[in-house]
Amino acid sequence: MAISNLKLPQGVSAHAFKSPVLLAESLALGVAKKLSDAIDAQGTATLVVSGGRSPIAFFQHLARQTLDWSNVVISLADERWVPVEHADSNAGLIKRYLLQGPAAKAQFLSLYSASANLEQAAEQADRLLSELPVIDVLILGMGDDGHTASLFPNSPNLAEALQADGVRRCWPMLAPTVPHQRLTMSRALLASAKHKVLSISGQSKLTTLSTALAGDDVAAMPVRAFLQPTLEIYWCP
Ligand SMILES: O=C1O[C@H](COP(=O)(O)O)[C@@H](O)[C@H](O)[C@H]1O
Repeated sequence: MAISNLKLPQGVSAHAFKSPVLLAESLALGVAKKLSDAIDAQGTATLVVSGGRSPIAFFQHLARQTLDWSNVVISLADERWVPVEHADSNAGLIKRYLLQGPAAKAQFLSLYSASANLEQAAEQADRLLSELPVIDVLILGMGDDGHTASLFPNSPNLAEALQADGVRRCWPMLAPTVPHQRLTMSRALLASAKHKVLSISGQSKLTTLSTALAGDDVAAMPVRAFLQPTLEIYWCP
């Protein structure tokens, strides 16, 4: 299957690259330009990124871009409810690969807190996210089950987290296969981003995307909520 064979909704565009490095370079350049434009226009820029394994090269390339990093706010679309020192922490991933060199001057808003339980951690993150400026750039990933951020099919709270006009910014979620409780930005907050990118790699993700495009049950494949104008899809094998 090739991404050019997928029938994308009007207003959704796709960029295909021959390798993860080429994708990471191009995405980093594009994101840096949008952040720079936002700083020129409004003084600050806000970037929300995803975790997982695939964004590491993108973070490394983005950290090397010349930017007024002290005026950039960075947060996460989702987080595993583990301390930053844990190997599965998305905040830890960002600290190791993105907040390096000049990019360390960016302000990072972490979703994690050592609260008594996941629900209280989500409430705390929800309060913190009230300080998040309008999101200029959002980078989403996607799992093979069609989850994006930590909006997992069959998770408790999914229906509320997927409300298009919901006011709550952060929800507690459960991943079916990965042994960590999650915190996720809500669909409404994620969808409010000015520029949205879905960055995926591998043939299996293309198959998942193709399945998502063929149906409209958002709860079954939450990524469907974002397959709308003006999403840009970045893909490499
Ligand atoms: O668990 C997660 O998985 C998805 C996909 O990760 P990838 O490494 O396969 O690209 C990610 O978008 C999400 O933020 C993360 O928490």
